Amino acid sequence: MSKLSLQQIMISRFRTSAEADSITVALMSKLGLSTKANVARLAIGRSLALGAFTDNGIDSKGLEIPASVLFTQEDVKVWVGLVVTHSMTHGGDVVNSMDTFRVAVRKHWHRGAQLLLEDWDGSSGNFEKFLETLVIRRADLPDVAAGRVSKKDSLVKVEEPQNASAILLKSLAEIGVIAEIKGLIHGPRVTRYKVFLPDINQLDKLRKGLERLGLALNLQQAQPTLSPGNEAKTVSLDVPRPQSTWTPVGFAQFRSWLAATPSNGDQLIVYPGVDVLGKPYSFDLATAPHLLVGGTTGSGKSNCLHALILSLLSRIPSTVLKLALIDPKQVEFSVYQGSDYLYREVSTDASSARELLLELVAEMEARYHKFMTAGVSNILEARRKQVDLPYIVVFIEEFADLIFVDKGIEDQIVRLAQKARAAGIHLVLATQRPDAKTFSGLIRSNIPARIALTVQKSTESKIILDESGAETLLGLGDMLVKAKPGSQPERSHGVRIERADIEAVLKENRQSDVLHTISGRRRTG
Ligand SMILES: Nc1ncnc2c1ncn2[C@@H]1O[C@H](COP(=O)(O)OP(=O)(O)OP(=O)(O)O)[C@@H](O)[C@H]1O
Repeated sequence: MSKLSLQQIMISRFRTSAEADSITVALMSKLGLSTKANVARLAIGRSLALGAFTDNGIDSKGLEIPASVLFTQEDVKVWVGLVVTHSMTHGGDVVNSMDTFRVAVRKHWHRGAQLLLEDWDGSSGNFEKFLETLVIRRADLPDVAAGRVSKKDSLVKVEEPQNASAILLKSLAEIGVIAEIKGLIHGPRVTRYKVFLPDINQLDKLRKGLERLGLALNLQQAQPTLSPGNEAKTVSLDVPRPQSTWTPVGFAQFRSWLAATPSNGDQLIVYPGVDVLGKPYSFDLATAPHLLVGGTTGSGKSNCLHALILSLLSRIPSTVLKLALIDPKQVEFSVYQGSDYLYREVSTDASSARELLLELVAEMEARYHKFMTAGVSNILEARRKQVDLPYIVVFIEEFADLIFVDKGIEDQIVRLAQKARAAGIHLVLATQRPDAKTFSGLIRSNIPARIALTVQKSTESKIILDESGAETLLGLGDMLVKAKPGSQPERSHGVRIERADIEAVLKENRQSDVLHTISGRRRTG
């Protein structure tokens, strides 16, 4: 058994089963492809998108083709990576040598060729329809390749749609619910099943049995969740998947949301991430109008605050928006130091935080005075009458720590929370200690919007959201968002923001400011 080496691979030869070999030859002419290698690559790719092999007993009697026509020097690494990852993700035979790699290629080629032939026959020999079938099939499949493989669950299988539905039906039966699965969609972290309940009286049983269903599905701390379906007698059941199958929500998604969301100066639209199906999820902080972000340490609060900040300063110019940043952790907001968006320097201790909050209270009072003079009652009307006032969004990291050190800070936060909305000043408070003491009474009743990241206990979830649920979240930016009081919490998976992403946005801002200044000078000069 030789070691797996790219050089060795490129000088070796590969074959599939006798059956798949003849399918490959047949597909060459059907699909109008000039070599067997072309069909083989398509077949291997088709199989790599699927889960574990169920049929191991295949022969190796197909005719050999040289690796140099199957792979190229440039892409052989990718093929090896995909084959090895597939075996790790789906608990298949370990691929770590030339022999095991050859066997894996043979099996993928064999399975893929059979499926391609089925796809072709199902398309009645029409090439356009065949392509369409491939695209639709891809959309139905779990996004394995995009997920990260963690050691812990690298052996967890991602089930194909039929298997996944069968497993769910079995688990539903275990909790006494008879249902039909009408379809499923894989979101970035959960799979949404369309569940049909022939007897609607079973709904109650399902609702009450969610914890047991989670147990039957081996979801550990996580739990399936239920929401109304869009057809009679159907519900949507969201079942979390293992981390190895997650699709990351990265800065590219943030950029596409940005491109699709035109700016409106009088809205403070923020984008924490995507919904469970992967669509952009955003809300208007101006109408929220103040927000609490709570979650245990490492749940993704700071990352979430950065996503909110970047949403604002990517869309709104610094003449219309100012940020007041308070960061007792000292490291989170330092990246914004020196930005034109800052209302004042970033406050990093209790005494400067208190000063800043006092200044903001004074600013709020001064704004109300200006409103009276201008005959308006809020910032929106004032701005329409050309009263030049920027919105101010105050972000406070670990506000519980600050209140603990200086009780006076709580009073200023309460004053702002009670009155600052109409003045165009909004608060975003973050805490890793959501307890009744620090988020109580007046602060609580005046901060209506809430984001709960993962918490340890359901009591903490109740403090943040007024209901349980956040204790079953998946961590790493998984969140429940209540953008309006009284509304149902909506689940969102946070966009991952790296420091380099923040620096890139700040740099772009500086460049566009320079361009504005230059074009302004040209116009006036
Ligand atoms: N949306 C996300 N997607 C993927 N990973 C994330 C996401 N949000 C956070 N993480 C990961 O979790 C780690 C902790 O995130 P973050 O520092 O934002 O948590 P936190 O709740 O502020 O923690 P602490 O309270 O200890 O400061 C990050 O280093 C990052 O690796």
